[in-house]
Amino acid sequence: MTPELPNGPISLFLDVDGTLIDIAPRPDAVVVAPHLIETLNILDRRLDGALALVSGRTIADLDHLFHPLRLRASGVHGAEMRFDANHETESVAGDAVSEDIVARLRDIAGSHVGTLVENKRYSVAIHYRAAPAAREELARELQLLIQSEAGQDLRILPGHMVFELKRATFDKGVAIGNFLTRAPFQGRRPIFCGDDVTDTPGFDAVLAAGGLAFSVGFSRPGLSGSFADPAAVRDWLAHMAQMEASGG
Ligand SMILES: O=P(O)(O)OC[C@H]1O[C@H](O[C@H]2O[C@H](CO)[C@@H](O)[C@H](O)[C@H]2O)[C@H](O)[C@@H](O)[C@@H]1O
Repeated sequence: MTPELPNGPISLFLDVDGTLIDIAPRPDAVVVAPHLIETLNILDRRLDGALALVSGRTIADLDHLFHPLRLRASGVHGAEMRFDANHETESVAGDAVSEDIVARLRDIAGSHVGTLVENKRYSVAIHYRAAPAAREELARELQLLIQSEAGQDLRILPGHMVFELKRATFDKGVAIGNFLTRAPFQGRRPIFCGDDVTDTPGFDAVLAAGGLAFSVGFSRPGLSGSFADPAAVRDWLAHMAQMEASGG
């Protein structure tokens, strides 16, 4: 699918894993092609900066992956915000997940060979891509963990072969809503592309703002359309950037 762009000014919100880049066996095994970085750089300039990465990764991780490009971004499912690429990352999430919870999650991971813990301060993830059979048991153990720490008000956020523990006060929809009230996003029609259940609040936010929501790898009634895979998203973005480069 190659979506037609609406008339008038737009803004772009882009999920990262499974949308811009292909899923890899481990979080640190992803590949970001140089031409994707160049495409995003061109589009960021074309949109006067109204382009943001909206990811479950930390913004520091995004900067590392997309180096030398530094974009407006939201990280850790909305817990981190960077409203200007030249500014520092702000936390909007309150307290970090406690060290005790992280330690208990590491204990759980220790009893499931192949699982991997990723501590992102405002969320802690347990990846089971290399241990898919552990899914149900992990879900049960995580449920017991958050019930035993009810005061921390944590939720389980499922993603692609991963469970994350985070608070309910932030998500990608809140993050996009925060961007939309500020320059250079304000007054532009937002477009969000995402591939995961964790992107649902983002889809809802742009649709509520009169924008367009595109899924990747699946289709769902109510969304504006879908891309087959991240390569199709990259081709679409490259096409837009090419139009700019040729003055189209
Ligand atoms: O919101 P996103 O930008 O899509 O980030 C979601 C999570 O992405 C990463 O994990 C996922 O991608 C890994 C690399 O392809 C894969 O190995 C893993 O199974 C996926 O869950 C990242 O590690 C997480 O922190 C993000 O929340």
